[in-house]
Amino acid sequence: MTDTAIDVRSLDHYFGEGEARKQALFDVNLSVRRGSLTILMGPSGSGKTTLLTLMGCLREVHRGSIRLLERELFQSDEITRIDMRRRLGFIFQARNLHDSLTARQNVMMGLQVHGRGAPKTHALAADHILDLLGLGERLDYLPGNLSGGQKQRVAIARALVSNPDIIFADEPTAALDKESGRTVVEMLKALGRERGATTVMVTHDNRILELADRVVTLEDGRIVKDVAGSGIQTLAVPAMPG
Ligand SMILES: Nc1ncnc2c1ncn2[C@@H]1O[C@H](COP(=O)(O)OP(=O)(O)OP(=O)(O)O)[C@@H](O)[C@H]1O
Repeated sequence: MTDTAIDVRSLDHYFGEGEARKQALFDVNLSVRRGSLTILMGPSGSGKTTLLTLMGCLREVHRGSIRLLERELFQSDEITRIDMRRRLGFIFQARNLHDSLTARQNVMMGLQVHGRGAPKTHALAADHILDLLGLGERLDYLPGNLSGGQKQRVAIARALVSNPDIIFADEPTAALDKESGRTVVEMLKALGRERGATTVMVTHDNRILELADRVVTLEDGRIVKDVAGSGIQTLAVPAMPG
C-alpha cells in the first residue's frame, strides 16, 4: 500500500453546457498522505465543495485524474464508484438524520449500509461512539429532541462508526461549541494515527486550523496556498472504539 490516500492531477471541472458553461476548478494538483488531516479553505464559490465531492466519488471526473486509495476515478464506472464510496465516510452540513429513528438507530444505519457484522455488535459500536461524542445519555432520543450541535454529533458518529479509510467533511464543527469542535477534530486525528484514516475537511472554523497537518487554500477554482500545519503537536486524544 502506498503512503498516498488521494492523488489529484491536472483536475478541471465545469458546470453547465454551451453559453452557460462555467469552469469551477482549474488544474488542481493535490496529493494527500494517508492518515493525515487536511483542511480546505477559501472564500465562498472558490470550489471547495466541488473538489470535495469529486474526491468523494459523488461527481464524475470530467478532465484530469483522481486516484483514490490507488483506484483511478477518471472514466471509472458507477460500480467502481459505489464500491469506493463504501470505504469513505461523509460528514456534510445537511445532516440527513432519519427523524423517526433514535440517535443509536441513526448511527447503526452507518454500519447496516455496509452490511458488516451482526446487529448486536452494531448497537454496541453505535453506543460506544455516541458515548465518546458526549451523547451517552441521549442514545434513545429522536433527532427532534436533540439540539443542532447534538444532531451534528450523531451525524459524525454515523460517518465514523464504519471505520472509513477516508473521511470527507464539510463544515463539521460549524454547529458545535469550541470544546465539542475540538473533540471531533481530535477524534479524526486519532483515527488517522491509530487506523491510518485520512480526513479532508472544508471549514471556515479558525479555532481548529492549528490541529490540521496541512491547510490548502482555494481561490477562484485554483490552489493558491498549501502550508503544513502545526498539527504534529501532542493532543489529549479520546480513546476510540475497538
Ligand atoms: N451544481 C452547480 N451548477 C452550477 N454551478 C455550480 C454548481 N455547484 C457549484 N457551482 C459553481 O462552482 C463554483 C464553486 O462552487 P463550490 O460550491 O464548489 O464553492 P465553495 O468554495 O464550496 O463555496 P461555499 O463556501 O459557499 O460552499 C461556484 O462558482 C458555484 O457557483
